[in-house]
Amino acid sequence: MSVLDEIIDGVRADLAERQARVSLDELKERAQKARPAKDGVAALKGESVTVICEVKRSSPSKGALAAIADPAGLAADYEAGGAAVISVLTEQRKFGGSLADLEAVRAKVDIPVLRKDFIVTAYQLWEARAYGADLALLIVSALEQEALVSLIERAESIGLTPLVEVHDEEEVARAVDAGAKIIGVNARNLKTLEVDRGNFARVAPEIPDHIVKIAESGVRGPHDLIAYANDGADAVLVGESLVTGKDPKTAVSDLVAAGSHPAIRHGRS
Ligand SMILES: O=P(O)(O)OC[C@@H](O)[C@@H](O)c1c[nH]c2ccccc12
Repeated sequence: MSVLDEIIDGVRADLAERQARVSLDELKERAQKARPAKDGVAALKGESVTVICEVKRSSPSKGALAAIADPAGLAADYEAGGAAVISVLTEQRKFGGSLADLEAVRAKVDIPVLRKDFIVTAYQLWEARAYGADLALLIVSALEQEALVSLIERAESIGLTPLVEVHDEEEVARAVDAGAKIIGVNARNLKTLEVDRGNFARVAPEIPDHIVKIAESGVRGPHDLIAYANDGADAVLVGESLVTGKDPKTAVSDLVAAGSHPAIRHGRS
């Protein structure tokens, strides 16, 4: 069994418990009361390379990264540093996240918030909206094509912007066919957890121009952002280096400054 399969087994078990506690109707009611979702595409695509900053306590590859007693405070630092979007890991077993983290972050910041989880059913999309997310991650390698298509449609119909994650060229084709408007290329292979920063440069040319391109994982600082930008990234998604560093606000503003440098701005729409 791959790491991804193992994670998804746990996600399904936790999901079954929540589904037994909270009915879909209840969730929908709550989602309808949530403030309308913000436009994820508009937040990410601009003249500069934008930065998505992640709230992540632990990961299957590294174990514990940071305790993050105050996820909303961390998100506020990210926002003050110039983040375009906040990513909140809500998976509990391997990443130490929760829907409570999502809710707390949502209440604190004004920029769009991404629910980062292993979404396999529409119930989780309603949860995302009910707890205030504006975007939701859909991982191509975790979904059959039919499920991917229907989750993208469902996400959009309830106002969520789907961020569709791929790892290779074949998955790009599936994401494009399914109607993705934002594609994230993960440098980390979720089946083996290996990180290859060269993956984006190989895979991104397969993504049509009108789709927002995000380079995910492995960004240690401005140098890696610039490399991804030169390979065509519209945005980068950064977790570990921010949660393990001493000064997340300054780290984000250094990334944002690199992303708006005129040398890499050229040619962007
Ligand atoms: O911590 P990093 O290397 O900066 O990576 C962040 C983010 O890309 C990573 O957390 C991630 C990308 N795709 C995912 C899917 C599920 C869980 C986590 C992820």
